Amino acid sequence: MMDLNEVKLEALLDIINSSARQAIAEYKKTGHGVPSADSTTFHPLDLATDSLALKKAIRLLEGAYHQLSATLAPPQHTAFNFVHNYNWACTDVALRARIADVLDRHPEGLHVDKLADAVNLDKSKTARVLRTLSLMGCFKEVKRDVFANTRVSLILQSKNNAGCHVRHHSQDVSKYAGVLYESMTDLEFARSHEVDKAPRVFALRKDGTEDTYWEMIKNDDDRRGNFHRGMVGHSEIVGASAVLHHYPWDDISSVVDIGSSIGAFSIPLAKMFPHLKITDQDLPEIIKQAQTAWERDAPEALLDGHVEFVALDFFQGVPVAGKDVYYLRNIIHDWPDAEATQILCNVRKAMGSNSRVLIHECVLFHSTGTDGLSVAPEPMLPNFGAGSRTAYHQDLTMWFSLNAKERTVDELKIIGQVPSIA
Ligand SMILES: C[S@@+](CC[C@H](N)C(=O)[O-])C[C@H]1O[C@@H](n2cnc3c(N)ncnc32)[C@H](O)[C@@H]1O
Repeated sequence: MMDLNEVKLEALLDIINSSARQAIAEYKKTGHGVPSADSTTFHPLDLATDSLALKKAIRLLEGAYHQLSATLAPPQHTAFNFVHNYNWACTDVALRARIADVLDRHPEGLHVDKLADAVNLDKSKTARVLRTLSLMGCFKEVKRDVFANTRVSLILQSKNNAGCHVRHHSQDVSKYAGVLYESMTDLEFARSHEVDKAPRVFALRKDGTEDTYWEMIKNDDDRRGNFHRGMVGHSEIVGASAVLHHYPWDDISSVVDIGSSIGAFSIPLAKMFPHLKITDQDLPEIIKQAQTAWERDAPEALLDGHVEFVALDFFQGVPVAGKDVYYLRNIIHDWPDAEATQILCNVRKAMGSNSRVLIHECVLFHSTGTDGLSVAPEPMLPNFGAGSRTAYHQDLTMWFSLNAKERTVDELKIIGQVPSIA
């Protein structure tokens, strides 16, 4: 006879089993079988990042196996694992030294002596970094001291947009996270929710850097290029293109992408719905970068005049008026409530009687309640526990970088009740 605790463990095992089978079925639907952990090429489904069914299966799988392992492992082990984790630092080395680019030319593997020479790093230190990442399926040691790429390390190639987003975190956000406690106990920063009191500002102040977050990105060519390519990558990471399948785009004729970056949303939108008239709006320097990206990635959309680029500072000005949809993705989460409200006030001034505003953000929900969103099966936490880590860690990224946040549905509703006069 099983006691209640054992029943719960069995239920977690069932969830792991069924969610893994669901993921396997999604891969098999493509007709290309299932991926292999040490494959050196992407599976076709790796490139179709808008598969919600796969994401839902992985959310269950990750939530259930972390809960199972935290239940069965000694708590000392679990707690130490929280911090004894340098995957981010090793990944940062691999990214910045472009190790995956070099290995791409050696599909059978390259001896670490030659690899380290090619990227100008110490041989034994490079081997230790790669061996640590190999534990997680990122790179593989095909024979002693010979390393090759895997489907995970391919993401770290310099041509990969998701890799740019990874690098933004490993290189920059990690520094802000490193001063979290100090920023929470400093007299000036501790209780402030102002943008200029974010942990980022605390971390960079000792270097004499006073640029705002957006100035910092604008003023550094490498960082600007990486950040905006990284936004395309972010869309792949979280499967944000699913919105292309879940809104009646056929029924409208014009869309303004506010804070468009280089078109991470609007380029796929134009390709899938060529009838749409699209306006990209962002800061002037970024709008220039967006034009270049469209010329490269969607020149056909530029030929028929269906796309326009209009610079906008959404605190100072009003978007192009009278369009059907005003779309803001990953914009509201960059700002504390007062600034978020101000942006929406300005959007409201541009809206006609039939215009709609679409706010596309990840949504937090409490571990005790679900705000009407989908609920994980018991005995998982209703919010899927570790299966929701991307959203909760993204919330922290927003805090560390900008003193901003991800929001619950109720918090978004409050922000959406914009007064008509700003
Ligand atoms: C997190 S990115 C989101 C980009 C894009 N919407 C996406 O989801 O990929 C935020 C965008 O807001 C833009 N932005 C920041 N401050 C702005 C301002 N004052 N006026 C207009 N755009 C701004 C940035 O340049 C950046 O492209």
